[in-house]
Amino acid sequence: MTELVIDQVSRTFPARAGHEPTRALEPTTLRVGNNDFVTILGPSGCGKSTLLRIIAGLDRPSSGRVLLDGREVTGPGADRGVVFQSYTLFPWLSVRDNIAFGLRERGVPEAERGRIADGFIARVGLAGFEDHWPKQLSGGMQQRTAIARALANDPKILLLDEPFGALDNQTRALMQEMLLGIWEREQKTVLFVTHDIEEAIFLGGRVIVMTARPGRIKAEIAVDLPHPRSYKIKTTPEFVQLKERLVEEIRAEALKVAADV
Ligand SMILES: Nc1ncnc2c1ncn2[C@@H]1O[C@H](COP(=O)(O)OP(=O)(O)OP(=O)(O)O)[C@@H](O)[C@H]1O
Repeated sequence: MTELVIDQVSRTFPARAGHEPTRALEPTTLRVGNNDFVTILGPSGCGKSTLLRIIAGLDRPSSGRVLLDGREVTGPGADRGVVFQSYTLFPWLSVRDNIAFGLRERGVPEAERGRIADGFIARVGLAGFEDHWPKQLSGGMQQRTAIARALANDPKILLLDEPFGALDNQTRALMQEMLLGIWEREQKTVLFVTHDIEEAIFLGGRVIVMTARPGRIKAEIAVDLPHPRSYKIKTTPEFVQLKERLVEEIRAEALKVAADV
């Protein structure tokens, strides 16, 4: 049973010469329960990545703390699988070896590593590409590999920071379906950051809306759409209604950002 508790976490970046300190995140409290799929939606610069980096242990909060299963997060760890927007595969390793990397670090024997990696290669739809190098892959295939690499370590929670942000719309839609399909079949605890409203609704069981910088949680909206969800759900009245509500919430924040610059 996984439980992530974000307890009054804030972050202020120190001032650089001639500049004020940057308050990126107001004290933020959020609980992600076992097998939840929570999406965080907010305008550009509202501190979404900052929050995710703190949960990943790549940055430290200025106040508050993050607890994963009751233990305070103080640095990176294999219990959290992280996927970023930018492609982060090891260029000198094949698809299979990228996916098996964490298993090798943990001393899993070679035959078992290969078996586990091949299972995830099939799940993310990369069969036939296991011996390719990252540079031979499209952006979508690189992100499939990155997701498989994160899942192969069997983390307690998957942390995704705009993982499909650099992809074209068609590829992005296919990737959403792939990820949701894995979650529906296997259940995982997922925290997914995006600024795409449709993506937040389609994937999430709950959408957390953040304000413009300094970010804080403005609204929490339950997505009571049934599973399994197909892309066709995006045109149903229920989906469109949720989308309209979120468009209003986000528009108000985007206007604040525009007024600031
Ligand atoms: N290391 C840093 N030093 C100083 N300021 C930073 C640092 N990292 C982020 N910031 C600032 O903190 C604010 C929040 O940034 P963050 O990347 O968390 O936002 P975001 O919501 O993820 O934005 P986007 O959707 O554009 O990626 C921004 O104003 C950013 O410039």
